[in-house]
Amino acid sequence: MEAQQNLSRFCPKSSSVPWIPIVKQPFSLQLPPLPSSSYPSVQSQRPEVPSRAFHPISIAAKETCSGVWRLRCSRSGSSTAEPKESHNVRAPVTVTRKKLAVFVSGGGSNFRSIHEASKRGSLHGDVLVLVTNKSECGGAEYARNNGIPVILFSKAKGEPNGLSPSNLVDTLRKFEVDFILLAGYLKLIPAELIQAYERSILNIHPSLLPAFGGKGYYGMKVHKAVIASGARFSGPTIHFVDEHYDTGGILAQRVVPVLANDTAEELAARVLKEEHQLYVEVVEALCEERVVWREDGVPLIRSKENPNKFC
Ligand SMILES: Nc1nc2c(c(=O)[nH]1)N[C@@H](CN(C=O)c1ccc(C(=O)N[C@@H](CCC(=O)O)C(=O)O)cc1)CN2
Ligand SMILES: NCC(=O)N[C@@H]1O[C@H](COP(=O)([O-])[O-])[C@@H](O)[C@H]1O
Repeated sequence: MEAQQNLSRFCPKSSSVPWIPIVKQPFSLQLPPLPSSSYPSVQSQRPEVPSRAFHPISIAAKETCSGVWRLRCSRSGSSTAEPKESHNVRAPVTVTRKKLAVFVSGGGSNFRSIHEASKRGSLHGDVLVLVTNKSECGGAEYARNNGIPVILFSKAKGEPNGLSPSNLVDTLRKFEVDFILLAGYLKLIPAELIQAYERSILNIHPSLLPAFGGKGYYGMKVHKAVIASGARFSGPTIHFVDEHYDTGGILAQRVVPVLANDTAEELAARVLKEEHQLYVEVVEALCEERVVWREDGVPLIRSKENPNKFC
């Protein structure tokens, strides 16, 4: 019964429990136990998330809960839960809704994709603040038009009013930011911010790292280098951020073909289309606490369909 009550907080339309709107509500699910070699997951900075929760946690329970619960969540958000077996059910683990900061320097199409996923409910997180070194860039304009606070960071010639690194850390803490997402941000993130947000800063890069990465490799420069090299494949990489450009742990990649007559613009458009999908999927996993770290330090994403498998 307790399991059903907890589950109903996620799927509110089951007959015997009060209806609770799904949006912006913490929820919990029952899932089968992990094998003993389970990896600790990336935890939010916020205390209410059980530290080093060892249960696989997943939101969209459609096929996820095989072996314990099977949920059918209709488009309207209503769903019915059919308890399968009650044995071997672990205590529920509540996944808190995550608070996100996005850093941009340009148009912000990846930022828009993430914000739209949050608004439509597929992303269990909210973009609370946009950080940029260019106050008039497209990403900052989108943020202002959508009521998202814009913070100027990185003192540049044309932007003397930017925050210092320590002031930025203080500001992000005041927003209770859990994760930082770089999306076309073109300045080096200082060690102070990386230490304050350990294993909590992601970046998307438009090539298959470690190839075509590092200082000087950004925007169209990347695609021009890929084409000039004769590489037959390219694609986006999402990685954790460390003190150097593009050397942090690789979390996800997608592959696209490089065609013999591709222009840099055509390749850029093909890669960007994959970026938009990949970044949303990765941030969904991050917010659902499905990112785990292998013993050798490689980050992995636990499958939504089968918590014992990795993407
Ligand atoms: N500490 C880190 N900071 C940043 C990382 C990172 O991995 N670690 N990723 C970059 C994003 N990026 C590639 O994904 C990247 C961005 C910019 C550059 C670069 O060479 N920038 C130029 C300045 C460009 C400008 O101001 O217009 C430079 O530093 O000379 C390389 C890679 C974000 N930050
Ligand atoms: N090395 C960093 C880098 O080149 N990042 C790239 O900047 C573009 C930003 O587009 P967006 O502003 O439309 O999201 C994206 O293609 C991203 O991979």
